[in-house]
Amino acid sequence: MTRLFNEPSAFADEMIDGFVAANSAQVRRVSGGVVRSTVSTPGTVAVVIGGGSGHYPAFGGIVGQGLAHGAAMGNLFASPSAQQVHSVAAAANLGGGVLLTYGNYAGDVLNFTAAQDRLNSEGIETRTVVVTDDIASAPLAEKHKRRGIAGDLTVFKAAAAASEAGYSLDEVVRVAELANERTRSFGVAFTGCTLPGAAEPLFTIPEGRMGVGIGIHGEPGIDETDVPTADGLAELFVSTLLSELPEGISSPDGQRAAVLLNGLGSVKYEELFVVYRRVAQLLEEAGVVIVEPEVGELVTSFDMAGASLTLFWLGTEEGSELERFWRAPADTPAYRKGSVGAVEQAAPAPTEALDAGLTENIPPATDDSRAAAAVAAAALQAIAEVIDENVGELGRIDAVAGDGDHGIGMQRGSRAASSAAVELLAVGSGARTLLQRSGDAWADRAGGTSGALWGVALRAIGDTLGDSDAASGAAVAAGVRGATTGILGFGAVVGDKTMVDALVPFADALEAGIAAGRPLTQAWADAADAATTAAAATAQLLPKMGRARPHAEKSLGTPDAGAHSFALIVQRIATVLKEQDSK
Ligand SMILES: Nc1ncnc2c1ncn2[C@@H]1O[C@H](COP(=O)(O)OP(=O)(O)O)[C@@H](O)[C@H]1O
Ligand SMILES: O=C(COP(=O)(O)O)[C@@H](O)CO
Repeated sequence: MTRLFNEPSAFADEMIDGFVAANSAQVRRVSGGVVRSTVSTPGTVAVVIGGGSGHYPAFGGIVGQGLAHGAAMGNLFASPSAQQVHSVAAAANLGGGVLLTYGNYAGDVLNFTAAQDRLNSEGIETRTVVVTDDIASAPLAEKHKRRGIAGDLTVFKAAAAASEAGYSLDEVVRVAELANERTRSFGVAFTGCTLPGAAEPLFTIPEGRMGVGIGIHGEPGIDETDVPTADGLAELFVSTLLSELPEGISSPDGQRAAVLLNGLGSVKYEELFVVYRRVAQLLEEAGVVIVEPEVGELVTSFDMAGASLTLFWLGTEEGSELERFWRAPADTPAYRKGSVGAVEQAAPAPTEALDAGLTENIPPATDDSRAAAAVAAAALQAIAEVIDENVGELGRIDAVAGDGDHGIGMQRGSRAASSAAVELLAVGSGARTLLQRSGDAWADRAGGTSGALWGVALRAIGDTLGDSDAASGAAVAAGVRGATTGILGFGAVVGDKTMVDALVPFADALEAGIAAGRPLTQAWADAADAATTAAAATAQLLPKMGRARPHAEKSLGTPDAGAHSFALIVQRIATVLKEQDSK
């Protein structure tokens, strides 16, 4: 239970304010997250990490000398937006290129990749290494699909130490990839967690039972057993991790390894030490030489009760490159090791100036386009309303096989887009400007997968409508087609159990209706019906994309959350169009 909060939607922001106030010797706030407040070596690689909030010390807590240069800090359990990642990376950049490194979650991949593209296009050479240490989340043959959990720390630490050693971007990437390949984790949980203001836990585990392999957002695990003894848990952890040694390591005997026993939020340190006692015995019996172990909270999940074990295989040679980097000093709010020596406070950089104001530099627009912008603003308001009405249901659907945040993510995004639209309409924006900037506001405030998708969709529709012409049926259908193409660019196809399953039939039906000469309102209403039918039919599909994929079978019988919200939205816009017609 999370008891101390003000307005739940302000929790992440207020948490970051307090965190920075308490740790100004190491971090300072920038748009989108935090960067080091101390001077880093010019010309070196900036290691930029990030993810959803609610996992402290991941991610802001491990920014500082010897560790990350900056962290993009998203909303609770939702990836930061591309805009957040971009502005943190721009502020952290030291001129030697940027490494983006983060846990492998759909929303993070979408948003960090968009930020990487933008940084590269601006001449800031940027590369990515995603962390995939959670061996329960996909089989070894699909290691690239695994999630990142407490093994984040070993990869971030190795990359950052390589940067401190003056390695080039290519070399830092090589080290980070090697560290990821050598890092394996396995976790369990005894209770779910409750986000601030939520009446119910995000997920539950029956009393006395243990979810084996469960993810840090409650993603379904691979088994459920009775809660074992501390020694029993240590045995499960060690035997599971020793059964999957990284490539090139045929036996644990003689291998050196960093060992991390991570508490997920409400397991006491004392309990962890009892478990660790047996973990160390078992590893030593297997011939493993333990190097600078960590027992404590490294990647948490709010008040979730659970733990994970991570092994970071350093090789047989004492003082190997990975071992030196693991042992290198660090000084961050939550993680300190050795001495980083004297550090100098940095002067604040003008990061905030990177973000243009919402209503600044509004391009000229015709009256026709302003009229279209007014309809778009009404539609965005209606979207925010229909999401508000369904926020709980969308979360429930998403929780069946995902992380349960679809409702709150859509709510944050649609509210932000709707209020941006009001402001943009008041300063005379045309349809393109209003939809593009409202779409950016949606993506930026929501973060996560759906934020990125809806940001792209609104931007594409705005691009087609422009700031001059009236919004004809053909132009709207072409805009929806553009949005569809943009979203398909994220890789899902019809049948993958995503929003695409409702979007494609919607776009097809809208185009066909307009081509058949039906007025926009009628064609839209018919297309919305097609989307509703298609969204309901996703209940029979198995997911192939996103967070729901690893435990596909759990979602049979439940529709896809993103397809369902899409259908609700286009139905509500059908009503808005009818109302506009009758004015
Ligand atoms: N590649 C993709 N293309 C289109 N839609 C996707 C894709 N991946 C996931 N989705 C949609 O995103 C929805 C989840 O959105 P959201 O709750 O924001 O996700 P997350 O919690 O992973 O950030 C899914 O229900 C699905 O409809
Ligand atoms: O939840 C997180 C990001 O993943 P999404 O796919 O956006 O939900 C975050 O907590 C881990 O970075």
